[in-house]
Amino acid sequence: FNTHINLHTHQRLSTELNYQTPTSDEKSCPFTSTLTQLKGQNEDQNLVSTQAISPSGPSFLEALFGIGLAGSPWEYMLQMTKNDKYTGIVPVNLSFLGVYNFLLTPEAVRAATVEEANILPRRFSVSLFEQLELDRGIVYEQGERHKRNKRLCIPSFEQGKSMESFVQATKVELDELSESLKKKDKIDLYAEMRRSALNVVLDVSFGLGSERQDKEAGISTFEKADELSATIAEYLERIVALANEIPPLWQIAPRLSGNYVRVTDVLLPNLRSLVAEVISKRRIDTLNQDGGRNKADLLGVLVEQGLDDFDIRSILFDVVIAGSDTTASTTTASVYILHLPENKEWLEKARKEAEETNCGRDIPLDQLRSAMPVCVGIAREVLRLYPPVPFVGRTATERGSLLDGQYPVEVGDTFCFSPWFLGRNQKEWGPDADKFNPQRWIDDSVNGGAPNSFSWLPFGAGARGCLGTRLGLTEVVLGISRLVRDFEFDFETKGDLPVKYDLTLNLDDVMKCNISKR
Ligand code: HEM
Repeated sequence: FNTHINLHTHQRLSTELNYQTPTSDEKSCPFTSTLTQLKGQNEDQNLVSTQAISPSGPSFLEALFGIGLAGSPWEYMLQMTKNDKYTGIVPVNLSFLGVYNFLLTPEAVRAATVEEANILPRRFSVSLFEQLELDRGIVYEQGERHKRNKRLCIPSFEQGKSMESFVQATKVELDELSESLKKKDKIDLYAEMRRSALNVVLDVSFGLGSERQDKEAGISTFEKADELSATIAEYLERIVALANEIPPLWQIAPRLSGNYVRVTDVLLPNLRSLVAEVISKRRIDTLNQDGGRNKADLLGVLVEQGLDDFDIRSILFDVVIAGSDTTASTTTASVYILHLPENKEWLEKARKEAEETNCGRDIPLDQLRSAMPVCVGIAREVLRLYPPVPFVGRTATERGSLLDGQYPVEVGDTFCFSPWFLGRNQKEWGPDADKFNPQRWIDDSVNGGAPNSFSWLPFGAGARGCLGTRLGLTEVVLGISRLVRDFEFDFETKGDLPVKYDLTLNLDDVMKCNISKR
């Protein structure tokens, strides 16, 4: 029992995993700018500094059994705050696993991610990622390199032209998905959505989708595009499997781990050489001004900036890893939840909206939010209750303090917040916090009825917030709309969404369904 808890706790705490997003001006909406992420200031007037800082946390045994019984650190956070037992920032001592300071109020999260982001700039990382050199792009990169890499990518996710082209890639992908699903009657929706989300992010990063379109248009293409996507797809599968190994063979005896051997001996070398070929082709195309048009993908931006192959590969891999399963699980979970009998009314509303807006097909990005309030509300509500990344950590690189000097910070201290906990905290969301109710977002499109914007953080916050917030949310909204308009789903699984977290929310094998065309 103890071993189970230890391994799981350690793994979950330490793989808090990647991604993030919202920004200092999260107050507005995730469809808005992410550029402020790197600036680290916040104008949210609703947040007031808390006075009640708990001086000490639970004992080691209390924390260990608490987490074990609750099922996860984030569920334990909910229990810690019941009856006001703990609040603010609470140190949770897990003995040899380390001390984790739990951020239990939106004010504390804001302090750690925005106000004092300069002393807490590091993402808590696992040695697996270092071992596989997965810490050299954006997600696990630190310091100036992180800033540079992210700064290079942010404009693509902000500026009209490239974001419009990413959204266009999403729409094209949804056309293809819909056509292929019309020929099937039994599917695994999560597997389908993973493939589809991967295609979008491959287009955004390597321009592979546009290569496909180029081919159709008779323009010169990267011939191994299919091989590259298949290799990346397998690589993603294996990384998730590796991170979930119990016991972690990759750490104890790597050569005994089939996943580790496959990744290091076959997949990574293949990927390196395939990616080198894509980059080299793009460099030549750029020099020759070939390709027929100016590519809007990240590869084009990074080549233009003169980055070397290693840096380009590291950044693009991160974007692919961070941007595929997150959107796939959110879209899948949304469709599942809408098909629960108690949510029939929302399914009907989403269908009506989809029919009236042609699934957002011709609506410009900046009007999606107001044109599709129902699907936006559904997406934000699913992200509140089932955030793909349930736990996020920041580690201090400098001494300082949080919350007006009330909580000291030493170098190496780790502070954790949980989008899952924040989204379900009754103190913020009221007695019906657990209820799926998209109406919250129709009534209050900024905060969904919560007192402030730091209660809804599925995309994280501050300088390390998610790069793909706007794209991710847009993909989910368009995906929900398209799927519910075109199909009827009958899931084998019944009742509440079965929730299992590994690196992210994992819906493997529980989303099998019959599908019929509407
Ligand atoms: C529903 C979809 C998504 C969700 C829920 C999500 C969630 C997150 C979260 C929670 C973080 C960590 C935030 C933090 O530490 O404060 C993150 C970081 C990140 N995400 Fe996302 N993400 C999504 C989609 C995407 C997409 C589509 C992309 C790119 C195409 C992307 C790229 C990234 C990157 C590069 C980071 C690391 C940022 C950094 O460390 O500075 N994400 N995401």
